[in-house]
Amino acid sequence: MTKKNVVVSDTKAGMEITVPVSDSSLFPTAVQKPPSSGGYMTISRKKRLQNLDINGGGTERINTWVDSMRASSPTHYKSNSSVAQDHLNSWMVRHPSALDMFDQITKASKGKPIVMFLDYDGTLSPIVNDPDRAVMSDAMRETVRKLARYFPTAIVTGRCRDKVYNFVRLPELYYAGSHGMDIMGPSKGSQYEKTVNESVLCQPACAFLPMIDEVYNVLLEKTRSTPGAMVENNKFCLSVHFRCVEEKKWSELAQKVRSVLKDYPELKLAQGRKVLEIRPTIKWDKGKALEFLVESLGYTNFDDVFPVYIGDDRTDEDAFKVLRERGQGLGILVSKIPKETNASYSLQEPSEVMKFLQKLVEWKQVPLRRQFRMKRQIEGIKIIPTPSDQICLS
Ligand SMILES: O=P(O)(O)OC[C@H]1O[C@H](O[C@H]2O[C@H](CO)[C@@H](O)[C@H](O)[C@H]2O)[C@H](O)[C@@H](O)[C@@H]1O
Repeated sequence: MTKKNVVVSDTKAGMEITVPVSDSSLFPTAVQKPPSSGGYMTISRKKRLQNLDINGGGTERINTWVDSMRASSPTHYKSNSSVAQDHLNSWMVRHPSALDMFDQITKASKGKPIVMFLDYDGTLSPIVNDPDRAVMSDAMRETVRKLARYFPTAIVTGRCRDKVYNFVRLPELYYAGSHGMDIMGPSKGSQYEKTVNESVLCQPACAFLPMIDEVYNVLLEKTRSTPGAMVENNKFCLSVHFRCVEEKKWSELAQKVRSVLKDYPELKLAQGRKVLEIRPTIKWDKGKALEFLVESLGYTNFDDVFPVYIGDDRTDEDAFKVLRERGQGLGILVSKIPKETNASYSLQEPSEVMKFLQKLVEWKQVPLRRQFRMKRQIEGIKIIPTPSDQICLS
């Protein structure tokens, strides 16, 4: 397969095309630098992105967008052809599995404190048809709970903050809902609470609340006649779901959404996984939320911290991009199929995310356990074997 084939396929998905000229390193971006020179060739994407921008243009653009949504769906990816296999292999070289590269990843943190950022849908919970049933497994919750003992942890999601909190139910975490436009710190009594003064930290789109509510009602009315269409109110943004709509109706539904938005130039559209997201046009996204949270945790200098962001969707790219441009920390894309991304590593699905988080916990526990034993030995106290997950030194 030629690199040109890769480009064509990614063009359909409408994403940035960055092709490595040489795959000499399996760990190309441990500390991520923009791939500006030497080894990378960036192919211009301006025209493609113009075509894909659903906010403007006519039917042709809607169709391009619908094609892109179809192409980026795992169910449409023909993984059995040898061309697809070549594509996948070449993508995996550029975005190796974070599980396989675990040791390199922890080494890259160079002893800096790791801060964890986790997207929700498709990352902590599997994608399901009904957004209200996207529950997180108890095993995943337990894993995230342990993770948060050792690393400050934030959930960064397109969902309404309250809704995601009801799914996750861990008061010790930070929550950034509505694509980072609604940030709350850990609840009272948790170990990180002292780092912030109040629980609601940032709501940069407050002025848009009445407009979002109005558009929600208009969209409910407008989409009522499309079987399977769902509109979700995520407080500072809205989602129009296509997942349960027949594919032949996708263009029509997208047209309906765009026709509503014509009257609201202060709002913009973005594409997610079989969903159109409606958001205020303010310069705020998951990347800004990540920067805000790092600072709220007391790290005024980004160099002093190692943020790890795990997400599966296009809106997560804003956070991956921040990490790549700053050359700090790393992004991990959750995807079974090759997608153009600013993330460095990949994991296939939420079950792999859970394994990766468990490995992080174990990695952090080993030196603590050693310290614990040494302390006990120095104090002359007999050590009784303890289950590893009960060892938590304060
Ligand atoms: O930022 P995220 O946490 O990934 O949230 C993005 C959107 O996720 C949800 O939709 C997606 O998951 C649904 C449940 O699995 C699925 O039915 C839908 O097709 C996906 O797009 C959520 O419902 C949206 O509001 C979020 O914006």
